[in-house]
Amino acid sequence: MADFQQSTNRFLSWFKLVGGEFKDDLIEVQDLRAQGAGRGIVAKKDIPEDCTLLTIPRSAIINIETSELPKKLPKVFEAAFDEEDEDTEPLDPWESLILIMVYEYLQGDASRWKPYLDVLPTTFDTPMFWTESELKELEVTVLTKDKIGRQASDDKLRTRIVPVVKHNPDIFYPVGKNQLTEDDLLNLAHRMGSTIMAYAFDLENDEEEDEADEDGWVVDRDAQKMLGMVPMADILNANADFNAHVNHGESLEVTSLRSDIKAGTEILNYYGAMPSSEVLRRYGYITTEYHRYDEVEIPRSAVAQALGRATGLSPSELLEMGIEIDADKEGDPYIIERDSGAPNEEGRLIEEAKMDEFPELEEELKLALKAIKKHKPEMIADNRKRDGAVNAVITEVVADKLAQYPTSIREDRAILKKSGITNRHRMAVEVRLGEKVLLEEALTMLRARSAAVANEDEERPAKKMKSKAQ
Ligand SMILES: C[S@@+](CC[C@H](N)C(=O)[O-])C[C@H]1O[C@@H](n2cnc3c(N)ncnc32)[C@H](O)[C@@H]1O
Repeated sequence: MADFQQSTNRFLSWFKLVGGEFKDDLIEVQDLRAQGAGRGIVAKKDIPEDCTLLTIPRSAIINIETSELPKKLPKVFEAAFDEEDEDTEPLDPWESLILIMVYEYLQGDASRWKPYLDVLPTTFDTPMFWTESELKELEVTVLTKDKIGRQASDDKLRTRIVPVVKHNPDIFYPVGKNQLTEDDLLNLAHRMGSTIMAYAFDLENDEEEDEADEDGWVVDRDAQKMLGMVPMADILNANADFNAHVNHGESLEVTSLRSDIKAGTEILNYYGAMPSSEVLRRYGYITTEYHRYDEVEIPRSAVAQALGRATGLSPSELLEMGIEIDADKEGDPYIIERDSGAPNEEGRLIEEAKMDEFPELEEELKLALKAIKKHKPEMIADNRKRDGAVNAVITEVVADKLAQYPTSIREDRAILKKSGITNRHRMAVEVRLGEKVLLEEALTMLRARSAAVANEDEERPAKKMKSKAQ
């Protein structure tokens, strides 16, 4: 506890020393570990709207421009920008920053960011670090092993980061410091990669306008965005409903977005509109508010098979009719999601998240049925029949998906009520429960649609008779 507070104090003093502004009268860094949120920034007083709470000079950021490493290993870093050098695959911004963070960490007291590095995490709750049995709880969810990417990340770090450190010991290790084993180095690279994933910012240029380069081409601003670690801005926790914003100007400024931030309220940043599964994958936590953005993936093959069953057509017959739903086996799956709206300018979520359509899936199924009608007009007499078939196919794939999860909604809710459940287990259950709740909402909506069509069918003859009688 004392150590934790001391590290916070050292970090805060260092931050001010390097030119950062921290409005001590309005905010403080608090220990939020009891809520599972590490450090966070909390209002000490009521805060007005549009009030600057923190200012971070760009020189305090860790990135390719401020670290000494790129100057010491220009060849390694220049390749990142020299696309004509065909021998070396350029380091991407991610790899560059991992290498820089490994370097700064290995410098120990000699790094000018030491007090900042001391408050960065050493362990993570992102699924990248989960055991096999913990991962099993995520079965059937969008968080597949491929998506979590432990293997791909191991391969990348082993081939792209570890060799650079091994070949340049004089640069990476201060005099008298023992070199790390290959496994320790890989673990350190993973740790830095995960820190960057959860903490780094995409830095926008501070120039207002795009600038033409010497050939007169306008430089793409997006390409100029650089990844960087921004001390103190990254002590802010975040939620889908947030109350502060980071402005990228000559320096970076954190400002309040609302007029009603009361003393004791946590200052929250915005990491983006993401499903809870993605928040877990990148940041290792979950809040209720992210569930509105939850998503479920339906493989194209499942849709093609359901269409085959609904129409009695074989995969080859469908292909002959030019229907290629599953032609690209690696094709992106269909996404089931709500219409969630965006947070307003105060960071509030005011719109209700509604499940009311499946835009891509419906459109492609309608096109497929149009193609089928061309070849077999008797199968799809009119648009009502076509819409009925679309509804039936979507209902089938959604219900099938729901049946694949090893536990039911009820069982998951019961698990969440148990005491003693680990944080990782709880998060896995929340992710899979969020997906199932979404699928249930989709089924309810599809049933309501079918019922509306059936009602119309029933009313039609009556209406006709009524108009005849008149
Ligand atoms: C940019 S850091 C924020 C500072 C962090 N709490 C710390 O102590 O260093 C992002 C990490 O903070 C945690 N975090 C952010 N927002 C959170 C929230 N609303 N609830 C719980 N943890 C949160 C997660 O561990 C996430 O990976």
